[in-house]
Amino acid sequence: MTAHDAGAPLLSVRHLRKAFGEHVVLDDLSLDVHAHRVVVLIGASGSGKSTLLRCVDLLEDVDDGVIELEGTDITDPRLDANAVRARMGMVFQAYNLFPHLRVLDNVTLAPRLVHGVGRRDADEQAMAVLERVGLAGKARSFPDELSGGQQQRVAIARALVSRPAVLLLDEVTSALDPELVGEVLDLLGELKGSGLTMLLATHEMAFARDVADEVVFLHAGRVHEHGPAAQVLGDPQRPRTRDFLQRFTS
Ligand SMILES: Nc1ncnc2c1ncn2[C@@H]1O[C@H](COP(=O)(O)OP(=O)(O)OP(=O)(O)O)[C@@H](O)[C@H]1O
Repeated sequence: MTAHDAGAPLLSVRHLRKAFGEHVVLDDLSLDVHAHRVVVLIGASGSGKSTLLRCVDLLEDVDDGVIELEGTDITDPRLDANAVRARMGMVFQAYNLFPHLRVLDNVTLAPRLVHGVGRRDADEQAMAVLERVGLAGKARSFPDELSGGQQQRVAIARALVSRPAVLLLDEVTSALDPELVGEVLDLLGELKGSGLTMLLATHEMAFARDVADEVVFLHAGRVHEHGPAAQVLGDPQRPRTRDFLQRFTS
């Protein structure tokens, strides 16, 4: 990675285009995320929120445009995708934990296998992040011995263990029973308090209101409106954003 100017965006997506066959899903999409900001993507189902996060995490090839992380164009095929991904943590709706591995081993797997960290150091780092998400006492448990909320907190711990520059979260509360959503949202609030940079997609406007510094409304694969959370959610400037938000409050 090249030296990064502190005032420049941590993550910069410019003129991104992504199509699946004839279907253009992201269309000339540009978006900056600055360090220590929580940027929340909202928009109708199919507007491209997940695809954007997956492109940023290099899980999808992009057709055109640039994605810069800390000043480096990460779409450059000469870069090692694993090294790039280590600078980002991604958490999905389905926690994707390995059921046959204990919590501790789920968290240490990538550091050990991908980044070559020794077992003792990996265990120490994993215990520190499990402590941070309030689950140090569950390190020896298997995923199916935990609640959905706890499993999602393990998935967040796993994403945090490599000390990512930015955390990408895709609908991380959608699969949870309503009574388990709060513990995950509380954790994200704490991570925000610690200054972690996050880009996340959600359908939960109350959550967006609580945690977002900025809200981005995506429509048909483009940024339709982007601004401070209070403004986009409370006083949207564009009719389409207003219509979308009304559907959530009516
Ligand atoms: N692998 C794929 N192959 C073909 N089409 C895809 C693929 N992944 C996504 N799409 C399409 O891209 C569009 C955008 O999907 P995406 O999941 O990014 O939207 P979203 O805003 O995250 O929606 P939701 O809120 O329902 O999760 C949809 O029309 C979807 O069907």
